[in-house]
Amino acid sequence: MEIGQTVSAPETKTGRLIGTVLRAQSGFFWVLTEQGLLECRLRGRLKKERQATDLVVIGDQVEVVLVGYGQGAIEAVLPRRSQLARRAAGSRGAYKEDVIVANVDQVLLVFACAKPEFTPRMLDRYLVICEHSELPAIIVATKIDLVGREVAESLFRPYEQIGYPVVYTSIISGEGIADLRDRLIGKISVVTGKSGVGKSSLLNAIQPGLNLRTGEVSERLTKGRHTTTVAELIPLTMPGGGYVADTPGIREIGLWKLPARDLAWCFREFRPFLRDCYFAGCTHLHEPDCAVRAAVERGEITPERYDSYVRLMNSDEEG
Ligand SMILES: Nc1nc2c(ncn2[C@@H]2O[C@H](COP(=O)(O)OP(=O)(O)OP(=O)(O)O)[C@@H](O)[C@H]2O)c(=O)[nH]1
Ligand SMILES: [Zn+2]
Repeated sequence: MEIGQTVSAPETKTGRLIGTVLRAQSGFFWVLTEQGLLECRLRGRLKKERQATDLVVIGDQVEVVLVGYGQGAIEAVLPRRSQLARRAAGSRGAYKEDVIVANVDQVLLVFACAKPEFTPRMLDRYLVICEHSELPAIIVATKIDLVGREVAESLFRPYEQIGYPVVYTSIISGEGIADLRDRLIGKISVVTGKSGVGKSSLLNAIQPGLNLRTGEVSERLTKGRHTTTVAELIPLTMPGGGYVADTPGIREIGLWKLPARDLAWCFREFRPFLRDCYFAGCTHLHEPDCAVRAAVERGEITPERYDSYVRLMNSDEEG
């Protein structure tokens, strides 16, 4: 059923509907159900039961009861399959999790081959966030027309070799667009990448009019104020559907400091070696008989990836 279509009053007797939360703002939720898009509020009981920070977020599957024309009340939230969360400083120095999107199926990490220059360090940071959140990552290499396929592949081959899917795209030649479109079908995808890499161009090529306005919105709102970016799921109109999350995505998550054991695990090609270090608590920085460093020496882990690990271990970044 089309979005925006509302429900007629007699159907309010049919009971509960299951829907997907597309937008959450100031206590109102837009829920897409098989009976159309409903504007919903939360039942008071639900507010008491759940933590304030992640009461209901975009991507959540919810049970809704119709309460009027195009209006509903959220009665329950179904268990989440996955989530993308930001770790924020909570009370008494503890961390609390701020869920940004629920039921994320995959994260598209968009990087240009050139203009702006490819930054593997940043890709590695994003991959750590995906691994830590246990979300599948798809690397999207854009603007391959600027450097040619061969150079593009040489930039991203190390990532393919450690098992990440890479989609090579150009909106000029049209390469990779159909492949990417297929990968979005029926899924909730978070799209992230720094300004200018070609996210909007790409999404527009996939579905005309599909645009992430996050950059524009936050820019407009941040002038002298606090950002109140509205996160939103944008439905795909192609057969099979799917959603693209229009959120600050993982750009704003930053990277909290992870203990060595967790960080090393987030570098997926390190995993086969992690039990073979001499010291159980090896940080893989300077201990003798370190299996990770031995793997770097043998060329089984690239020096660049290892360097990213070292930088993240040594960074003081918190929260
Ligand atoms: N040559 C070439 N240029 C591209 C390609 N894709 C995007 N561009 C150009 O790159 C510039 C930035 O593209 P956008 O789609 O606006 O990038 P964005 O990632 O959405 O940027 P923000 O909205 O700032 O986050 C534009 O001038 C595009 O025309 C491509 O495949 N090849
Ligand atoms: Zn080690």
